[in-house]
Amino acid sequence: MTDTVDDVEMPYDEDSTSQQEKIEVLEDRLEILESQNEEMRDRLLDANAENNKYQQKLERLTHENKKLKQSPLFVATVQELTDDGVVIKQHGNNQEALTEVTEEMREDLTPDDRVAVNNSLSVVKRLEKETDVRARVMQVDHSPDVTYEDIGGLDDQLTEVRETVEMPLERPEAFDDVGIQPPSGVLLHGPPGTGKTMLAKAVANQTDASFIKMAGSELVHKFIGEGAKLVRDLFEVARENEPAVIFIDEIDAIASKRTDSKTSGDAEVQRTMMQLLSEMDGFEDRGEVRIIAATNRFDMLDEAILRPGRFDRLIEVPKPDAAGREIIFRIHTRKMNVADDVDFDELAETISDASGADIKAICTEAGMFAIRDDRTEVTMADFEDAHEKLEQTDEADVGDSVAFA
Ligand SMILES: Nc1ncnc2c1ncn2[C@@H]1O[C@H](COP(=O)(O)OP(=O)(O)OP(=O)(O)O)[C@@H](O)[C@H]1O
Repeated sequence: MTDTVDDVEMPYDEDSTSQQEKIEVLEDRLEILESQNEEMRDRLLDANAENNKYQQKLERLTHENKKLKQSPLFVATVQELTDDGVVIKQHGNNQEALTEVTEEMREDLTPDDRVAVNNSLSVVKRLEKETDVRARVMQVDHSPDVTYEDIGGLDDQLTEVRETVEMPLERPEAFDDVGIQPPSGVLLHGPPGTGKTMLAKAVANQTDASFIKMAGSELVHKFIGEGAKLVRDLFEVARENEPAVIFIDEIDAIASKRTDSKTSGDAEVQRTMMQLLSEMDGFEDRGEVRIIAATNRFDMLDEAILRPGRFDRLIEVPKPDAAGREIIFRIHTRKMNVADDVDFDELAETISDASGADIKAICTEAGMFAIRDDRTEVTMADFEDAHEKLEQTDEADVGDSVAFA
């Protein structure tokens, strides 16, 4: 049986007293270290708890910030910057309110600035000037230079547009005599770059009307009432510029089928669309203003916009067939110095599935090939190379593909 530690007799040592003292000192030190350790651990726990508290606070603020951004915002104008805060006047009810802003925000603001405020009237951000928004959203062209001769392969569409837009502007009495209302709006639908904008511009040119273009996507603002106000402005500008053709591009951005989602953004889009519908409905005495809208997403449109009395002529503008492509090639090479070997018929056959915009791009690129070669004549090979080059660029640009077969 082995002895336990207690049973073992330690040899007598003269220094045992001093060793005992050393042990005691070390034990004291150990005790101090242990208590320090404990203190550190407590502090660490406190720090962790503090950290957690800050983390939670940060999460709450981030959430609130997000909510602030999502909740409906209203438009107001800065009246005055006072020592007590910023005086704003709300649009719509014209009520003034005093609100506090951060130092940073305050430095950014001057009287007459438009700002977005939330439900509790806190300034969330400064907005672009109204005139800037209008200029960005609305383009007024008093004399568009596109003519019917510039449009290829869309004879039927052209006839329909002329009947519905040009006739009521040029011969309103013809409708009065027969006793019918002229069609109110025309909706052009089809793939991108097929000539929808051109059709609208050409008809405005033919009737000496101003061409007022507005992009639906630009109307979709997050601020309550802003899109609707821009729609009102659009019709007002049109009346001021009679005769006028209003062209609303990308109408799907404000007139898509209602979704189930109830976000404030969707509500604002709805309001913008309702304003458009009410402008169109209350447009009986429309005078010399016609409306043409365009979309690449016909399938997305809300039925409300297609109800009779609104856009009651729906005109499909497809990609051109071979004969159309040939005409478009001829249109875009009218001013080009084209070599005798260029065979547009053959080009139109080989470059299938191209839109008018694609054909225009091929013509310009073919011209660039000639310039790079120091030639003044554009050859068949230039057109073929241009087609190949654009096809390759297109394949690389997967997101925005325009496929040539
Ligand atoms: N049918 C066509 N005849 C002649 N040129 C055309 C035709 N279609 C398109 N183009 C050329 O393509 C350019 C773009 O066409 P346009 O802006 O009219 O297309 P869009 O259908 O309105 O396109 P998006 O739907 O993308 O707005 C025109 O400026 C013109 O040079």
